[in-house]
Amino acid sequence: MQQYHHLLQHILDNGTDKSDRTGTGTRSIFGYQMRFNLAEGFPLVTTKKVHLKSIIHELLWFLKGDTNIGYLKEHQVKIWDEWADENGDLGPVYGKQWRSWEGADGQLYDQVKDVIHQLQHNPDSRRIIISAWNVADLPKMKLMPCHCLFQFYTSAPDAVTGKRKLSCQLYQRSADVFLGVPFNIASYALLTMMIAQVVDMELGDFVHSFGDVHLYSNHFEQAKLQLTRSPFPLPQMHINKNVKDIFSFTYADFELVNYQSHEAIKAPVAV
Ligand SMILES: Nc1nc(=O)c2c([nH]1)NC[C@@H]1CN(c3ccc(C(=O)N[C@@H](CCC(=O)O)C(=O)O)cc3)CN21
Ligand SMILES: O=c1ccn([C@H]2C[C@H](O)[C@@H](COP(=O)(O)O)O2)c(=O)[nH]1
Repeated sequence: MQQYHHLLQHILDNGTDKSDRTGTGTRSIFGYQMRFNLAEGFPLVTTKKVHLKSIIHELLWFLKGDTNIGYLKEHQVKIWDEWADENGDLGPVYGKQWRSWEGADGQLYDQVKDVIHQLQHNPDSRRIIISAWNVADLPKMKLMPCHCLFQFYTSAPDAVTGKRKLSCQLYQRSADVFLGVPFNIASYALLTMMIAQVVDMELGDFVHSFGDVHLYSNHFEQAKLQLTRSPFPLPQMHINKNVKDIFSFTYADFELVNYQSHEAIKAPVAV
């Protein structure tokens, strides 16, 4: 995960200190890109312990189309607590837009289902995109989408196996590099692996593109500590091979093996 360390160091060295919505203050840059070859291992940060359980449950929760934190709470996942209202609702955030984007005529669009269908029937398409940035719904969301648009790409079929490689690129308009980004990398890497299994493709790259990528001022010391640590080899993610429907995965279908990491580093989340 040298790519992640380079990003932390690049922001510390070249970022501009500026104010932000939360009043915390950040050091930020605009525009950056990282690439992870998913065949080389699962891109989970190793220089601090990352809580993968929260990441998997959050992803399954998006895929269910859920926007209430009830499911997360049942599984002791607290990462969305600060933004929910008294009923646990977040408004029409990711899950709603991914699974039931509502058109002006009231028609609902299941973008995840459509992407799987396109990958199966038109894998060379340059239109295989999921967007969470629903302009009409933004005012109703408790937090506007940060990871707002992602696109899939498939290589030409391999001459021997006949299989394509699946890649995914995410555009993240705003990124909390210390707390959010390790979660976002792992989440999209996992989603790409799940979709590759469902459409019977090999693993390509996860490309992570950023708009405003920032280090909160109360994370500087944690980031510097993390940069003193050396990364371990990447772990592997084993996924239950029998699952062939993107909506049928459960927590028990994932097993992370050989995850060697340094100890966790605590940091306050900016609300
Ligand atoms: N400022 C901010 N940063 C984010 O990364 C973020 C938001 N807000 N709002 C919405 C979601 C929630 N996400 C979060 C929120 C908290 C953690 C967090 O506190 N992580 C801790 C422990 C997590 C755990 O134990 O599950 C960490 O050390 O990674 C991570 C991602 C990502 N998003
Ligand atoms: O998945 C996520 C969700 C949120 N973030 C961060 C990025 C920003 O620090 C805040 C959102 O604040 P805005 O003012 O709406 O940009 O949350 C993240 O990194 N990853």
